[in-house]
Amino acid sequence: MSPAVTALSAPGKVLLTGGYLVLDRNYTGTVFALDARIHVVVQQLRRGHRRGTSGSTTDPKPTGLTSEAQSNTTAAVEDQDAEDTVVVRSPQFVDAVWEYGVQRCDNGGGVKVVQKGNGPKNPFVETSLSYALTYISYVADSKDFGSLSVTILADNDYYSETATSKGSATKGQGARFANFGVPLQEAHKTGLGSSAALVTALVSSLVIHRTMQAADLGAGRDKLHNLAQAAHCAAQGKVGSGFDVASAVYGSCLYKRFSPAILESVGDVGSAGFEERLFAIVEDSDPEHPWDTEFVDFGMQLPRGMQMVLCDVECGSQTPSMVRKVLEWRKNNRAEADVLWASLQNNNERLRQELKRLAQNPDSVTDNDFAEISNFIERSRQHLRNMTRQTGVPIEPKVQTELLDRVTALDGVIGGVVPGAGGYDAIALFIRDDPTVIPRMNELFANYESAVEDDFGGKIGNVRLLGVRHGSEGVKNEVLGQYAGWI
Ligand SMILES: Nc1ncnc2c1ncn2[C@@H]1O[C@H](COP(=O)(O)OP(=O)(O)OP(=O)(O)O)[C@@H](O)[C@H]1O
Ligand SMILES: C[C@@](O)(CCOP(=O)(O)O)CC(=O)O
Repeated sequence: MSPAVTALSAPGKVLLTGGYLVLDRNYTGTVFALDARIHVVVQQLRRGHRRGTSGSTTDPKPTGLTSEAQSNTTAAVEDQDAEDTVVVRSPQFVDAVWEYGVQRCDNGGGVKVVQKGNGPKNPFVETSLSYALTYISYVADSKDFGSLSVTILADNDYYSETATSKGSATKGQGARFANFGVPLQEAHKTGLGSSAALVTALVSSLVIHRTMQAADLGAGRDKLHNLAQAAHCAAQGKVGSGFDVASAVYGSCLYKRFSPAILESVGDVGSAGFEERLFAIVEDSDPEHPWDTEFVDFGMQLPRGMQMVLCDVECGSQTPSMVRKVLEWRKNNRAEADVLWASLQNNNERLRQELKRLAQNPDSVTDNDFAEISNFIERSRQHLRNMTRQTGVPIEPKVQTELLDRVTALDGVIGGVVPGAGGYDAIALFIRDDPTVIPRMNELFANYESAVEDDFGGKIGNVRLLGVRHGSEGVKNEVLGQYAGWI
């Protein structure tokens, strides 16, 4: 019997180095997991014994009941001729409720959730539900889920502040999770990988809830990774490198991507044979397409005396179109691209090795050692600026160059980059873990105004130090106490 409530969380990410390169298996990316996490709480509404497929009339509110109270409710609803429903809420946002009916598809097409009502869609939630329920029903050889209530809670740094979230912080309410007071579509994301953390936490919590125990999380990690990658790719409508899902599952690591062919033939939920194809992907049982992702050093730490911080610039980027343009340029300028890719890979690798050496030999950390880190970061940035010029894509646009240079000039700041795809997302900085550094940065940001004209017409807004730090840990079980007032 599944427990009444299951709670898990998965971390956000920063791709410190390897943006664009990591899309190609010949190169790697260094990804740091963050301590900003997305939490998912799954509650069983009633133990469903499906009697039909007519529309649900059941109150979708979570009961928050003990298992005993729940089985009483079960008895009360068992006779109802109602389809199972899944109600997903993101209570930090206005009207963020998605209600789905659960449909069993013929010919091995799996389990598909179908949104009720005409509200905005959430493809990441919808696809994760369909994928997880398909896998669960195939493994358990049962299509009985009962109705489920799912609550999503995101650490605040995933989104820029809003008037409401600022207010609730100053009044000391909702200390851990802010109320943003706006619809999710209006929240500005800071680029920490909310969708990958969400998909990972969501599919993991459903699979754990229905087919495993919380204690199985460690052993089930590879399968959860494969399922989350499949769901995230389907929801995005493209096969990315998957570094964000990988770090959400395993934590910080050096990442080499999987061969895209592994996920290319899964097909759509509902198509004949979908459940078997998905099962083979999750269980890694297709001899023609074995999972070939490579991780090195997962859980890697920063050197003693060093910290990573992020600064939101209240702007945001269009990653998919940037990726398209860079890949197009690479295709048409292969020789130049190969030189640039090789220089970046080489320098990125030296930076990673130096970070690792210092992390493993804390006694050898001296001021001078961080100077090496500074040099490698500067060199990576030079290559990224070349890439910006050559591709015509704002990977390190001028307003970000200016900001990075001005922060790096502060005493105690080791260096920084525009991580991932670059652009106008939050910047990542390595700083000395010394209490004087943050106040110096805040002083610079308090009246920060860009003095350059951007080469791509971009404009950064308020610069704000986020509270998020390096986290290193992947998906994990959570205790319920921290969600008081939200579930
Ligand atoms: N708190 C949340 N509740 C429900 N859905 C969410 C939540 N946060 C994010 N999402 C889903 O994730 C989508 C944002 O994902 P997207 O991949 O565009 O950005 P990201 O992963 O945060 O950033 P990036 O890819 O730049 O790192 C939202 O449109 C929504 O569907
Ligand atoms: C450009 C790319 O290599 C990194 C994108 O990173 P981010 O979403 O900007 O953190 C794309 C990918 O790896 O899927």
